[in-house]
Amino acid sequence: MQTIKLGTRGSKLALWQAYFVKETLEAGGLPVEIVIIETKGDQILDRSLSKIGSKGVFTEELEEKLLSGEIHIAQHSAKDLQSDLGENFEIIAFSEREKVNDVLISFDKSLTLESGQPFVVGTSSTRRVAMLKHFYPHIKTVDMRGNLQTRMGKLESGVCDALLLAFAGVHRMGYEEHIAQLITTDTFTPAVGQGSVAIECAVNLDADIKGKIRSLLNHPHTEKQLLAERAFLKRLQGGCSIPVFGLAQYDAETDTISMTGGIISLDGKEIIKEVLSGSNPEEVGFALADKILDLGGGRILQEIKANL
Ligand SMILES: NCc1[nH]cc(CCC(=O)O)c1CC(=O)O
Repeated sequence: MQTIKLGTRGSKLALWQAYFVKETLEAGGLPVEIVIIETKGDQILDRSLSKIGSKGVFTEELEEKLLSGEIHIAQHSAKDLQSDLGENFEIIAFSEREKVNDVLISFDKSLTLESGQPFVVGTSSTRRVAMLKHFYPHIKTVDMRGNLQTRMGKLESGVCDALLLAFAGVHRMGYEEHIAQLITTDTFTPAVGQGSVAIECAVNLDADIKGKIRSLLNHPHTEKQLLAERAFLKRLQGGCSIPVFGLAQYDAETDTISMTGGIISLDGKEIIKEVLSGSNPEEVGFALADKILDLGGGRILQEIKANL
């Protein structure tokens, strides 16, 4: 079979994910060549993502090469992939999701958010900053962009006492020994898509290739969750700099999706969070978003967009 050209960003996390995709496809008889592509999000490190413009910061250059045919597929952390792909692109696979939780990373393993002891957390995620303000107001935050290695370096040099990161990335980069606390998803609902790798392609990619890749990489249970979560995000038009959160669970026995999702104001003062279930993932996601918008989420969203 023809060699599949897989586009990826060049960060260590992105490359880990690319090699995971390559190994999975090659085990199924599909040879893969990895093509590293730099994106705006990788180049501009001195401005917050919300200032660069959240849409496609990490994906635009990859999509250009999908269209030109220089690459057949691209891999992304599902949570970094914008919810509206337009008519030229589609997702053909979501890898099996890892533990979705955020974790507290520190060289002081005794740190916990609940202890009441004040300390400084490095994060640039508006969701994490707002959630900390809401649930743990004694915690201070410092803005911190850059890849996981850069952030670990800043933690080591004392810029902050701890980092708040997705378990998935920490696991993939081998930083698990520095996990001080696994944060419960009951309070800290993760970002939409956290923990899964998504495979994107141009809609006109050969159907046989699409089918083969999908059969080797797609995890149907995860896909149900992600379809609900991405529909939710799409209806809220939340880019990655909007503090929207969502987590869908799928019960295969009853074929039911149950999704928790919401939005939090940047200052953490207002949080709107609801739960909804149903059998069609996208309908659940859209309906939950409508409910959040009705309950005041629309106003919070407007305030946030005016602020960024
Ligand atoms: N926003 C950056 C990003 N994109 C994906 C991951 C981790 C891997 C994943 O969630 O799939 C991370 C790091 C983090 O948020 O801690």
